[in-house]
Amino acid sequence: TISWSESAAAEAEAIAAIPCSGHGRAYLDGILVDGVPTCECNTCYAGADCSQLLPDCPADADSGDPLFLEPYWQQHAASSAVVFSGWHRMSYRTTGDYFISVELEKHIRLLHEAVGNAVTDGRFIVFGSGSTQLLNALVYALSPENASTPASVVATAPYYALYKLQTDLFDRREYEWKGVTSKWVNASVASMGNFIEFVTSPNNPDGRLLQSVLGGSSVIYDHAYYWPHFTAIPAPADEDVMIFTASKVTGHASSRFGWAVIKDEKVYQKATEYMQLNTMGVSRDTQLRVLKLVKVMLAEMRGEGGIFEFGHKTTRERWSKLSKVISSSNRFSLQQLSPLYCTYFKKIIDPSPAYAWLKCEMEGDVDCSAVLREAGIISRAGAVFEASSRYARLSLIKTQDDVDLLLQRMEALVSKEDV
Ligand SMILES: C=C(NCc1c(COP(=O)(O)O)cnc(C)c1O)C(=O)O
Repeated sequence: TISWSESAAAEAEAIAAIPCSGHGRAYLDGILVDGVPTCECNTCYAGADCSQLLPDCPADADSGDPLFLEPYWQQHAASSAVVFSGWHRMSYRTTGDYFISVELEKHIRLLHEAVGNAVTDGRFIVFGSGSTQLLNALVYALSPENASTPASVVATAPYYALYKLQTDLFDRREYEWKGVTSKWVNASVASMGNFIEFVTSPNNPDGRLLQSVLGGSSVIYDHAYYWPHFTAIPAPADEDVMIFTASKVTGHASSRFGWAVIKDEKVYQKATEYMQLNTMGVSRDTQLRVLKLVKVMLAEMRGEGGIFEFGHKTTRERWSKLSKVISSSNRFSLQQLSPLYCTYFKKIIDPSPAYAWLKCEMEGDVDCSAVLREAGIISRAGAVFEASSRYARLSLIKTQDDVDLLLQRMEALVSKEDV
């Protein structure tokens, strides 16, 4: 029988039952109005119960806020809930060394094995508060100690802006941002020194499966999107340094949980040292929560309750709807992605990228995100990715409301071309 957890469970269920008209949700720690957490509405929806659609409100397709998976977890409420006691893991200690949960590490390895998207045998695993924290941990770990010149950190455009922003923010003693790979691809090996190359595969913003351009010794493969939600899995990733994040596989961006799979023990030890000195590991509350989520994914794997079946169906539908709208346009074009055999689904699957990488083709449309903003669509400008401003990124992984509004605005914009 349950006793002390009963009121916690009752409170959680009562808040979860607040409907918010299906255009929002209430959280236990939501802002209280008359003692009740308010509904937190999807963009363009307002009112105490999120029932009002604001007229002329722009569709917000800017961030990769992964709420496309929220319905999945609502459909798995019982198996994915976690109640933890007021005294859960007060100690700094964890079951494993270096502030790692043994069970969570084990289940992450089981997840990669079940999905077949990464080799983890014989590799070390480091947790981070979001993969964001691991990006700099690994730049630090791959930077040479007391070298005469700092390591040069690079990426191929278009690239995820955080790589540059973080590298520029932290102390550059051992590393500094040295721009895009195209500047260096023909440099003489001698002048190369120590390069650390970020490779995002599938890429953010355009969804392409990429390999290292410089072929140097230190490459950080960011596989945030290397899951069947967003791409076919042609083979398990098998690189020296690979990064993953719960944000994009379970959709729990706010739990702040990422992990790195590292082949070289010295690199692992330096990344671990960074995590110890930076935050003394990842919140144990988060580790418990993510363990529960991974257990659900494994239990439901490949069944009709499978998260990848749900996720891929969602992203695939969104991509094909947007592609259909853009296919009738002369003004806009989308990135070309081809169907590919997927070892997870065991068949060839059509593209289902997290983001649309839209190009404005008309001579005068030099600022694509401005053209879209004019039509009531908020996008992420191409320049943010060090790409031409003729491009703009549209997020396809937010709520269904967000994508419906985006599609409506895009259809209206394209249909105006005919007149
Ligand atoms: C949310 C977005 N990006 C998250 C992201 C991250 C950060 O994920 P976190 O684990 O949530 O910190 C890391 N790597 C890549 C390639 C990413 O795209 C975005 O681009 O809008």
